[in-house]
Amino acid sequence: MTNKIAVLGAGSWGSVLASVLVQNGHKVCLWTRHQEQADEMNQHHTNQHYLNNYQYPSQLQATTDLMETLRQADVVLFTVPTSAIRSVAQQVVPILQELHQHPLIVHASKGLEQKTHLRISEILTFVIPFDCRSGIVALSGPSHAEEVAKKDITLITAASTDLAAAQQVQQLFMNDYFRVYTNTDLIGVELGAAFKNIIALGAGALHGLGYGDDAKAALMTRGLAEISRLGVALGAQPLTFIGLSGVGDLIVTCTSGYSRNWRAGNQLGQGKKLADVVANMGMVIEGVKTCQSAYELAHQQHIEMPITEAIYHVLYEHADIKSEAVELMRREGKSEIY
Ligand SMILES: NC(=O)C1=CN([C@@H]2O[C@H](COP(=O)(O)OP(=O)(O)OC[C@H]3O[C@@H](n4cnc5c(N)ncnc54)[C@H](OP(=O)(O)O)[C@@H]3O)[C@@H](O)[C@H]2O)C=CC1
Ligand SMILES: O=C(CO)COP(=O)(O)O
Repeated sequence: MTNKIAVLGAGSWGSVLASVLVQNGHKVCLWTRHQEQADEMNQHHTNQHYLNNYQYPSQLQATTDLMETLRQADVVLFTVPTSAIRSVAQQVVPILQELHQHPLIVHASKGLEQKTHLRISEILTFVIPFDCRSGIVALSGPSHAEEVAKKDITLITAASTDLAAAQQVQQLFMNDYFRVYTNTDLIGVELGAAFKNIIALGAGALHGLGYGDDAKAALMTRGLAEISRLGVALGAQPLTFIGLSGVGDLIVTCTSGYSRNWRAGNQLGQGKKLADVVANMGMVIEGVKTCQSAYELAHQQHIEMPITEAIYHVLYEHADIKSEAVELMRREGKSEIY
């Protein structure tokens, strides 16, 4: 069955997910806030700032007109950074009300709202009234836009408290190179996706400092332990953290040169300043803001998160990155499982 899908956010992930949906036979409209970017996509089928040398399917149409994007959409897919989810949802609501539509709402972003610490599905639930939507689904897992664009094999998860909604999203995206599982632990999937970016910053930093594979494996393992601890305290199912949106996404983000979080950490480890790293990336580095949210949540929940704390000190308190790594090693001896 062909659906009309509105994709909101024409960065690397939004434009590539839009391509997958076009390749699956759906009618897709990609929303951007730049006319030049829409023209580039419509005339040349490229999006050079976000994905060099990739040719998008010619059927993929982009526009700056949000009402046209949303008109007759069965599904609305949010792919803007976490910090923009609320404002974009607020722009969507009056249009859905005017059009009398209540599409399925999906998001593929990874983070927590700053200050409120809300998960993305929670923001969408609060901002989009019940009569303007059907289910809310998070699409998440180990997936770099650069590899999905090449039709490399990718497995991810569609998570919702409403299994039928998750299954609908599974059917929309599934094909020979993009396999989608369902999960009803929405909290665990969204928290795993958000928190792994913090650990990826740390993995990149270790690399930048010159540490080897043992150190990186240690960081990923103990990183997974602490993000699962916080996730479970916030209502996640422990098993979700050993799934695609947990350890799966942690592995890919902590080991891939495509990861913006890993690359940012690497540059910090090499001695670059955070402001310069952020300014030069030209794409979102979600882990920087998520680290602050996780740090605050860990304190509220009395959860020990030494790696997150160390990264927070580096990002927000100008701590010396090498000294923070040494301090982690000097912590008192512990039992591995507690
Ligand atoms: N890239 C990837 O491989 C993956 C990314 N993700 C997640 O997807 C989300 C988006 O990431 P990604 O596409 O990589 O990010 P990018 O930085 O590549 O692109 C972000 C896009 O969102 C747009 N945007 C930002 N703020 C607003 C706003 N206020 N209103 C409208 N549009 C806005 C940007 O527009 P503009 O050009 O105008 O700034 C840009 O088109 C993140 O949460 C990320 O963690 C998840 C899996 C894979
Ligand atoms: O979430 C991602 C891969 O699953 C993308 O990670 P980065 O945002 O670090 O590039």
